[in-house]
Amino acid sequence: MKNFHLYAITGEEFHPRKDVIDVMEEALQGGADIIQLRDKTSKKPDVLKKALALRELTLKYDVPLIINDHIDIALQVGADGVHLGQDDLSLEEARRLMGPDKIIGISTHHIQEARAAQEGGADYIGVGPIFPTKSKKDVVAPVTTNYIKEVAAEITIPFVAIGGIKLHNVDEVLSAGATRVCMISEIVGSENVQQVCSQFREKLKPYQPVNLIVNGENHELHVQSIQELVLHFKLKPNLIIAEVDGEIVDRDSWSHTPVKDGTKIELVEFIAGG
Ligand SMILES: Cc1ncc(COP(=O)(O)OP(=O)(O)O)c(N)n1
Ligand SMILES: Cc1nc(C(=O)O)sc1CCOP(=O)(O)O
Ligand SMILES: [Mg+2]
Repeated sequence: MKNFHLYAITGEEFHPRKDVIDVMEEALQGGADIIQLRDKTSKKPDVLKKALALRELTLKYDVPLIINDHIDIALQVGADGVHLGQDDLSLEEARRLMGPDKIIGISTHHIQEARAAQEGGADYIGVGPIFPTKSKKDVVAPVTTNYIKEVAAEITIPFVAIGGIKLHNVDEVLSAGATRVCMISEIVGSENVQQVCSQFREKLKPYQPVNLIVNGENHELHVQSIQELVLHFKLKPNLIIAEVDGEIVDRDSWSHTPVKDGTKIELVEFIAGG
C-alpha cells in the first residue's frame, strides 16, 4: 500500500456549519495523505453519496480513501479499502469480499490483537485510544503510549496511533515510536483545518523514515546520511565501500551525503586480511 503519515477521519458533528467534502479538501490541502469516511449516523444512501464525493476528491489528490465499517459501500465506490474494528466483520471474511489488493485496516487495543491482525493479513492496524476521546462511543480505556512502544518493538506492518491526539500531545505519541497519526476532532473540528494539518506535518517530519533499497532489499529506516546507514547496520566503516545510485561515495563524504526515499545503495564489505 502507498505509505501514509497523516490520517484524517471525517466527523461531521464537529463542523455543523461546514460541508464534509469541503472540510476534507482543506485537510488534503494541508497534507493529510489518507482519508477515512466514518459516518455512524446517516442512512446508507447518504453514506454512499458522501463516499462517492470523497472518492472523486481523493482521486484528485491521489490519496487513498478508506471506508469505515461498510465493505459494500467501499466496493461500490471503488474505495482503496476499509477499516474494521474488533466487533466488525472478521478480517478473514473482509479479505474474501475485498480481494487481495484492497487495504484492510484493523483497530487494535492490545498486543494480542495486533499480532492476530498482522498474522491474518491486515495491511495496517489502528493503535488506540492513546488518550481519552469523546469521538467514539463505548471506547475502551486509554491504552497510553506504552502500547505504542510495544507495537513499535514487535509489529512489522504499518500502524497508526489514534484517540485523543492533539497538536499539544502529538510529540509524546511520536517519541513513543509512532510515525503515523490519525485524528478526528483535532482536524475536522478546527477553525482552520488546512493549517492544523500543516502543523501536524511539521511535527511528523523528523519522525518520518526513508524508504531505501539497500543491497537490493527495501528498508524503512530512520537515517539521514550514508554515515548513519552504515552505523545502523553495525558495519565497520573502514571495511565498507558505499555506492549510491550507481556512484561510489568517498568515505569522507558519507556524513554529508543525504539519503532520500527510493535511493539505491550498495554497501560492499571487504574481508579484512584477505
Ligand atoms: C484508523 C482507525 N483506527 C481505529 C478506528 C476505530 O474502528 P472501530 O473500532 O471499528 O470503531 P468505529 O470507528 O467503527 O466506531 C477507525 N475507525 N480508524
Ligand atoms: C474512531 C476512533 N477509534 C479509536 C480507537 O482507539 O480505535 S479512538 C477513535 C476516535 C478518534 O477521534 P479523536 O481524534 O477525535 O479522538
Ligand atoms: Mg467499526
